[in-house]
Amino acid sequence: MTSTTGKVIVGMSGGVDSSVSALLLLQQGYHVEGLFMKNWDEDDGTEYCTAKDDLADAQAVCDKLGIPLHTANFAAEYWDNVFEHFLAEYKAGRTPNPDILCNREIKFKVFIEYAEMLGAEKIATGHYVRQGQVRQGLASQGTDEVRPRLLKGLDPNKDQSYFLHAVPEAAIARTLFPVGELEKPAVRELAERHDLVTAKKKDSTGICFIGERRFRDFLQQYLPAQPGKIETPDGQVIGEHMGLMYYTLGQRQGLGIGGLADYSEDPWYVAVKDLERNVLVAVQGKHHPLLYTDSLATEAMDWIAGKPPVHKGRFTAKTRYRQNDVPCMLRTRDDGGVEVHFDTPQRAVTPGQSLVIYDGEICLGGGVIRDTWNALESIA
Ligand SMILES: Nc1ncnc2c1ncn2[C@@H]1O[C@H](COP(=O)(O)OP(=O)(O)OP(=O)(O)O)[C@@H](O)[C@H]1O
Repeated sequence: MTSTTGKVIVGMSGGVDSSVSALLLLQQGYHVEGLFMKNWDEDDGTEYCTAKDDLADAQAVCDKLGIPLHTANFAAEYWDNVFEHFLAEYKAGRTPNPDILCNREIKFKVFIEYAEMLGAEKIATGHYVRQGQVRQGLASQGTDEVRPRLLKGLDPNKDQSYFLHAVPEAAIARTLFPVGELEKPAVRELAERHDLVTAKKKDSTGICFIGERRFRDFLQQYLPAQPGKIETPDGQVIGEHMGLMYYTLGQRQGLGIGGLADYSEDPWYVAVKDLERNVLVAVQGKHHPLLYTDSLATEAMDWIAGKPPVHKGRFTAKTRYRQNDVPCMLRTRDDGGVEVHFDTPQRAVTPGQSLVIYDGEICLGGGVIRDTWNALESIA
């Protein structure tokens, strides 16, 4: 194991992954301190209040490991740079992924600046990703340099590169990802062996820093619901929706449609959110062609290396977390976005979610999905 005296600030969430990250860095000889961030002010009238418990767990782990725990509140930055965008996306009829923005704007920006203030050159998180390096440029021209790369985590069930694709190269270079080289069961085992209180804590779900809440109630506090009609693709009205923002493409549950005289008993799925008319279009059958996407276009991409890959053409992509990579053709556009054509049509590709591009194990970057086309249409 390498021995170093460098100071590292570990983002301590009160979960098992960051607990074990701190442990591993101590074992590797780093000078480790923890930081618990509170980025959401919870007096918002709901009964959900997990930050207090999480802080207590983070403190217990730091006490056990004998390291100091700092606390910081970046709620203002979170509101301005993550949450307002999140609401704007819902308002625009899309389904955003705030954790991606949170990583770029908070965990790998404000956190790094704060760590610098504490005298640390590096931060560490419990994300399941790895770091690689490539040589770029030509030695003969003196432009030869080693550049960092974001790689998928070793545990394919836990890989979190999807959420980190918008983090720039310079921030990746300043971060250590100790559990990225491990599989989750090994992480829990280490926590148990070292008697860390988080060993058996269940994985966090919900939006980072906001946590698990009844999503509909939560959103309604910020955006007024606009009920409207549910229609079939040929315009028959078959029900009422509670507000387009509450529905996700491909969703089956919660439509309240059934027992219609002219239709079979097959379940209905959300196929289109028509924002202009405030209409939800539903189709019958999990594999209805309207649920499938052949091609898509994104907003401007965040390339980890700051620019698109040098070689063009075939890559793999994910259009949502926990999806197998799918082979695709990639074409860059002048507006900074890309167009992607999938080898096989993809189900329930959702505007507002992100397309993330991979070259083997390397995560190259990604962008928010803007438009999708299915086999019945083509890119204009
Ligand atoms: N409140 C927080 N304060 C400081 N760092 C945090 C906080 N929440 C998350 N992090 C950092 O971001 C990493 C990934 O967060 P995520 O919410 O995805 O949790 P996770 O994968 O369940 O990890 P953990 O088991 O550590 O909670 C954490 O491991 C931690 O390093």
